[in-house]
Amino acid sequence: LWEVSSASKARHFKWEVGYVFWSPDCVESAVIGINGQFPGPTIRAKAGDTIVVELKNSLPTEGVVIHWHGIRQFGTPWADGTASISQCAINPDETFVYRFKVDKAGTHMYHGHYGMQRAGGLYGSLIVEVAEGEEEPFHYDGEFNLLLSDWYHQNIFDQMAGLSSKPFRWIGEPQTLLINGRGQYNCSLEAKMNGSSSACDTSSSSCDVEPVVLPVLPMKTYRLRIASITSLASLNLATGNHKMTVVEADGNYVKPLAVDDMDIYSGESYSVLITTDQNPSSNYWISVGVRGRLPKTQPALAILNYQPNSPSMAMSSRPPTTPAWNDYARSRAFSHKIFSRQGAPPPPQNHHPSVPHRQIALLGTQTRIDGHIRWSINNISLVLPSTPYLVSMRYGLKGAYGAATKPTESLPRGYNVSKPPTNPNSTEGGNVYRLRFNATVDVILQNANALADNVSEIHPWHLHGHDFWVLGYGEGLFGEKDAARFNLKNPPLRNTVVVFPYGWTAIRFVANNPGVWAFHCHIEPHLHMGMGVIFAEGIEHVGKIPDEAVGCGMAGKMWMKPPRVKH
Ligand SMILES: O=C1O[C@H]([C@@H](O)CO)C(O)=C1O
Repeated sequence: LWEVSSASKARHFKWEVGYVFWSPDCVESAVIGINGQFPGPTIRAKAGDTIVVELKNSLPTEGVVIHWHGIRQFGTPWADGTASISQCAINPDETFVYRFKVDKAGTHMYHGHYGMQRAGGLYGSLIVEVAEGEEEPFHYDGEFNLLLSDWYHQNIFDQMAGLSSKPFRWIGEPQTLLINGRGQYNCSLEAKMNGSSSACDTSSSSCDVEPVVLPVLPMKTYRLRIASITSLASLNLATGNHKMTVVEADGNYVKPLAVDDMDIYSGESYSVLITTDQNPSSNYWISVGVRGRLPKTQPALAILNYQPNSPSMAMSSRPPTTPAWNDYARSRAFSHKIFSRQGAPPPPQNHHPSVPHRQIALLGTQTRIDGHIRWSINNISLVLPSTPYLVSMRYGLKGAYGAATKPTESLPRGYNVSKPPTNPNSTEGGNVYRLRFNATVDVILQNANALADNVSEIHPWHLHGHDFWVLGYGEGLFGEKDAARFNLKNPPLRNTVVVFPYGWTAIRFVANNPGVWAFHCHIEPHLHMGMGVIFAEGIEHVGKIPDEAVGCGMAGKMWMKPPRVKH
């Protein structure tokens, strides 16, 4: 399955993860870097290549893993980089070799998947170009990569302590939005560019308020690869006078869609094409603003720099404004307009178009356990076991993950999604759904009111190991009649999808990838508070798990053999 064909090649990387002092937004703190860099180095490969990352953990007291977000890991489920799910965390001073194939072109990312290390800065871009001799189904003259993130001044240990405290201490909104790891805290880049000397506090010597600059030539077409790896924020990117045409979402081609601005949720990636058809004597702003939560964070700005203008010349126009944070109608309209590109195979439809092999409904609610605030799915809040699921299932260690308790998979009849839960108490669990190998699975993600009255939040859900078709969205409680309205003709294939407040989102995938796969809200604090489930399929087809992935929890103890004593 993972033989390297003659045209493709192995790309080797040697990485060391460690704390580095960094000033992502002019405020210095310890950030998790790779080879001394934040964000981590960009990986570029071609479809069919094998990526080999030799990862050394130089964090002094923490384990680490890296998840290759968007890569399906066919045949290599142990390389998915999820602590307690696909592998044991790599201990300090130890090295783990990630070896996996990137089978198709796409704009992806990688990031930590242990504790809240992603929010601590452990992330970067992973870009897969089409295979040698192949062509993208659209033309462009050049490309830029925009990795979007949000940044907190409170370190992740304080954040995690707050989330598990009684009373609960919420992390709040991020201080700064970053583009390619750079942002400006408490600083009006716009005012600074227009010559106001008091616009930014540049007293910190390590401060670099320079914006991200995209140098372009007039009358050319550029591909912007845009990915969001935010901890919390939902984003909107606006290009003002330049129309964008969306052509790729999460590594899959989509029906070209022309827009002035676009929403991007954490875990999503897009490619858009822009044509530099504006007056070439000016430069232009690109704005990135917050959606879905009352923003307390300034928009991030980048500059479209028409050559040969100086990148620092005064701007002749204001930055485009992103839509109002709570204009959900606009967000829905955007999501509803993403379709697969013509010619993409439709989802399997089995006997009857609306009858899948299995339907799993997941009701996400905010709940309490012993007074601690948690997020729960069907009233179970995900707590990961000490033995990785992949290991315990492959070796039949049933006691290791609560195999006896099966989570439910239907919605409580008549559940009132517009009110806080009547039973706000939940329990902890391993939340494993075992799927029949090759089954077609529909998942209904149901949103509801949180603990406080009149609050329901956005949750972007990310599936590991698969792409899925987005069959539809709706408001209120999902009902069987809604399945008749599923889009089975041209639903987009994605790996991350948003669930809107008080609404539902339906997806379909084929359980054809032997392994154990996380499916979770991509908001870092929400996952940390239990908002996820585990899908397991085709375990009998999983090959030999590398020894380095196995030595923890129950497996670690069982593998220990006492030395033979000579008498
Ligand atoms: O998980 C969350 O907790 C807070 C709030 O619901 C309780 O303080 C919030 O905004 C979240 O997204």
